[in-house]
Amino acid sequence: METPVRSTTLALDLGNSFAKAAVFVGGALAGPIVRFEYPNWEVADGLVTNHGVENIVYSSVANVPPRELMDKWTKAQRRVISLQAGNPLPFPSRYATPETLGQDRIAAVLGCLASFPPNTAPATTPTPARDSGAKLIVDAGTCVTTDLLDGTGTHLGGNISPGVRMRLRAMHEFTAKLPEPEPAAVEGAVGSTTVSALRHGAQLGLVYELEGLYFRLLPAHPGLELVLTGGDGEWLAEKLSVPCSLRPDLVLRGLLQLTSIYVRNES
Ligand SMILES: Nc1ncnc2c1ncn2[C@@H]1O[C@H](COP(=O)(O)OP(=O)(O)O)[C@@H](O)[C@H]1O
Ligand SMILES: CC(C)(COP(=O)(O)O)[C@@H](O)C(=O)NCCC(=O)O
Ligand SMILES: [K+]
Repeated sequence: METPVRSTTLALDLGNSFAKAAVFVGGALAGPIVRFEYPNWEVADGLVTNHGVENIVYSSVANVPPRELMDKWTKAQRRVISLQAGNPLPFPSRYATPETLGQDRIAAVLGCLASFPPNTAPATTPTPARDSGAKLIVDAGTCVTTDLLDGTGTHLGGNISPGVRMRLRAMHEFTAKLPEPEPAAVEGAVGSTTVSALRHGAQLGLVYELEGLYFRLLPAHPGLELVLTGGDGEWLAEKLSVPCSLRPDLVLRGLLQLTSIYVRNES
């Protein structure tokens, strides 16, 4: 993987519900991950000014930063970097429509490859006894995306599934009588009220879906581990009973990798 550029970079992950922003100095986070709603772009602009940011890199599946803001940054000699549709993916992938793979998913794969470098050394024992080093990225936001990386770092594909709020809202919208509860802590295996039944179905349903996918993939990918990110990553990490690590900065770190690739290609 790339060595992060020795400069100050603002990474912006523009999702369907929220924007997430973080400043990196070299390869290290210079502060917390900041979550903001649209169109509060002044939050991002404030980070750029306060940290003397040199590079701004973003992925977007929703709103791009407004043209005026990008013009302002460019005029102030800041480098603005984004993924361009139609460019080859920056990793090997079997996705048959790479041109429509979400930019957040591309960045998450880059972040995963940087956080868990693939083992390209030849196998010393025959598979499948060996830990394959495979990772299943789970980005639990508006939608839940999964992306499977084998031990060599090849992206094998993944799934798109409704996020927790979308599940709860859909049951409210598509029925006459169901309420729309807020997501909350769920205990036990079955609900005992309408609200807890909805939460169990929506929230634990997602847990079981991910555990089911893990066990479905495990025989072909021994040692598989889930790598969780996104707004619902934290409680999922607590509930899941399969191997997983929580990486809230996965997409942002992937964007930092993209900056390194871009800067290297520029020079
Ligand atoms: N403080 C919070 N405010 C709003 N949503 C939150 C918060 N913490 C967790 N969530 C959950 O995070 C989800 C959004 O996650 P996020 O990764 O930001 O989505 P996206 O990338 O699609 O914008 C919401 O659907 C909600 O379930
Ligand atoms: C699936 C998504 C909507 C997820 O976005 P999010 O839930 O993070 O806002 C986004 O990754 C997207 O628009 N993907 C394009 C389709 C694809 O990845 O194949
Ligand atoms: K997502």
